[in-house]
Amino acid sequence: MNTNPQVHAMIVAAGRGSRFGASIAKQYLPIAGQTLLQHSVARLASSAYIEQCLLVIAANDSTAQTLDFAMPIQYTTGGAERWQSVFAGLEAIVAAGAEDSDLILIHDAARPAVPRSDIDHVIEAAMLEPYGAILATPVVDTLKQSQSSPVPDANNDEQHYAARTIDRTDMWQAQTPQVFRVSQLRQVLAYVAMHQLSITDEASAFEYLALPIRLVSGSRQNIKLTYADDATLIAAILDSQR
Ligand SMILES: Nc1ccn([C@@H]2O[C@H](COP(=O)(O)OP(=O)(O)OP(=O)(O)O)[C@@H](O)[C@H]2O)c(=O)n1
Ligand SMILES: C[C@](O)(CO)[C@H](O)COP(=O)(O)O
Repeated sequence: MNTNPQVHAMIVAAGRGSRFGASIAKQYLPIAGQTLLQHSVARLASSAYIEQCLLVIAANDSTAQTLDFAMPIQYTTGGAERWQSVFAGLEAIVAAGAEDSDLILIHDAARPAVPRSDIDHVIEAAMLEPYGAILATPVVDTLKQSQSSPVPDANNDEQHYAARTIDRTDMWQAQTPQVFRVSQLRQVLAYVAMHQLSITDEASAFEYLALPIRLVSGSRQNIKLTYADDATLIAAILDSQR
């Protein structure tokens, strides 16, 4: 196994940010002096393993190429689903000459506060794995599963009720970066496409094929900007990391 492979980095930034709900795409939200995307690129650039980055952007994105980034950037167009954006980025990296045994690192543009040490840890873990490794954090809250049908209240808003508590032992929340071997990721994403599976992270595709992906415990500061009120939290985290 190649334990000293080249690392090819991509950031997926082709989403619509529908849950964020703002007029501006969340990857271009200005926080602590630059956009979320620029922060995320700068974090990857801080790792000695990463010297350039592919940005996967929406077909109608007219913002990314007006920005300055902390390292050389290439671009490709994403897809309707996140995994399709990852697949498009993977094919672009393969077309640029990546070797089968190289590593491909996938990071969400929406996760600008990932510590450099976590980036290095997940890369170093993946170097020792046949398939890959991802950052994740153990679930610390009590997990509730709601009843399948919410009950409308007097204002016809949905009210959710707890149906059961899910045992949180051995439960993790996946983050990014997620790091895989190029050839294996191509194979599992082709499987996802062929079987029209719905996945929200690339590790899920490996799980469908019972291929082990290492969980690397990461910082709880590596949150994903999803809803509007995440912006205040991320701004505070970025400020604390200066
Ligand atoms: N078709 C997609 C969907 C998502 N992403 C990227 O994947 C990351 C994580 O996805 P998410 O937080 O869900 O972003 P959005 O899909 O934009 O948000 P929403 O689901 O609320 O629309 C983001 O950086 C987003 O830009 C992508 O590149 N292509
Ligand atoms: C990849 C990810 O960030 C891991 O938690 C998450 O699955 C992205 O999900 P989203 O619904 O595309 O934000």
